[in-house]
Amino acid sequence: MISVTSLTKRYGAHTAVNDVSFECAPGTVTGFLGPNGAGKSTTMRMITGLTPPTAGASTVAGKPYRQLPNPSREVGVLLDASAQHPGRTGREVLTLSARTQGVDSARVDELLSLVQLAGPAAGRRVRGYSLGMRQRLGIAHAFLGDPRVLILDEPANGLDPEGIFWMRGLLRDFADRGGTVLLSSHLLREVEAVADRLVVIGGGRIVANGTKEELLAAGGVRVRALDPGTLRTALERAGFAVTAGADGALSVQAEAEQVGQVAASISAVLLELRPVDTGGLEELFLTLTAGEAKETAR
Ligand SMILES: Nc1ncnc2c1ncn2[C@@H]1O[C@H](COP(=O)(O)OP(=O)(O)OP(=O)(O)O)[C@@H](O)[C@H]1O
Repeated sequence: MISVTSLTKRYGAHTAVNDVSFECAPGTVTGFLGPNGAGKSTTMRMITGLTPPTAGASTVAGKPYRQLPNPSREVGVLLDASAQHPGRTGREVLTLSARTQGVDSARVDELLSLVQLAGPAAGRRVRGYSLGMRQRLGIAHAFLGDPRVLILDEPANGLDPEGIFWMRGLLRDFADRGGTVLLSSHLLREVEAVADRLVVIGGGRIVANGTKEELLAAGGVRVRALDPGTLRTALERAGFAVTAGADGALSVQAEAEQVGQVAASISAVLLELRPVDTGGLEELFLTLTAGEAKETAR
């Protein structure tokens, strides 16, 4: 379980993270999405105790990260794949961490195989690794202590399509066995296929939080009626927000069933009733985060 409550980080006059709250439950993968500079890394650094928050708090497995007795046994973290010592081999990086964490060194080879770095790759120095190989090593490092929670910042960076597919399977399996995953990305496509929930951040603020279906449903429904004026009045009387389009269609913040019931109660003839066409999640994501970026640029 990860719990984030009103986390805020200011650097001088600049607010990098602004009153951010969300939860990640065991058994789920949460995609933490936002464009460059949105505040994803800063939020993850605060959760993992690397950056002190200006305000707010967070807990992992019920405790602030810094109060966990042996954090790497509870939480696997990958924040910056380039941070590994360039002069050490992949095997040395994992072996040294295994010793520090009190993990059986047999697990090192197990993990090198898991991330497909076994064989000659394990004996090469990290400075000669591609970004994708560094990410794989970083993922192995995060798994080393057999944690129940994973916090991964842009782990797909540098991975090829096959690598991204592999990583999705790994994280899905981890969550299906009861693990909690928080996974950041600036690309919706990278996380959409594996995430159960999406937390979207733009300009340091949460702009959407929910399942993919909930996010799409937030767009409301589009309804066309033979007599749009009468239907609009009835919908507004029922307490729904209605916007009229140029083509006579109404956009309503409601479920299709609720609109259908209001229409039936006044015997309205409907010509069309469907979810607002948001152009899918990609467009919704761009719209949500673009609005916030503009606000912060002002
Ligand atoms: N140490 C720092 N000092 C000053 N400003 C910072 C610092 N760290 C981050 N920022 C600013 O905070 C904002 C959020 O940065 P952050 O790295 O958290 O974004 P991000 O969503 O992870 O973006 P990216 O995908 O580009 O890594 C940016 O405007 C960044 O310039």
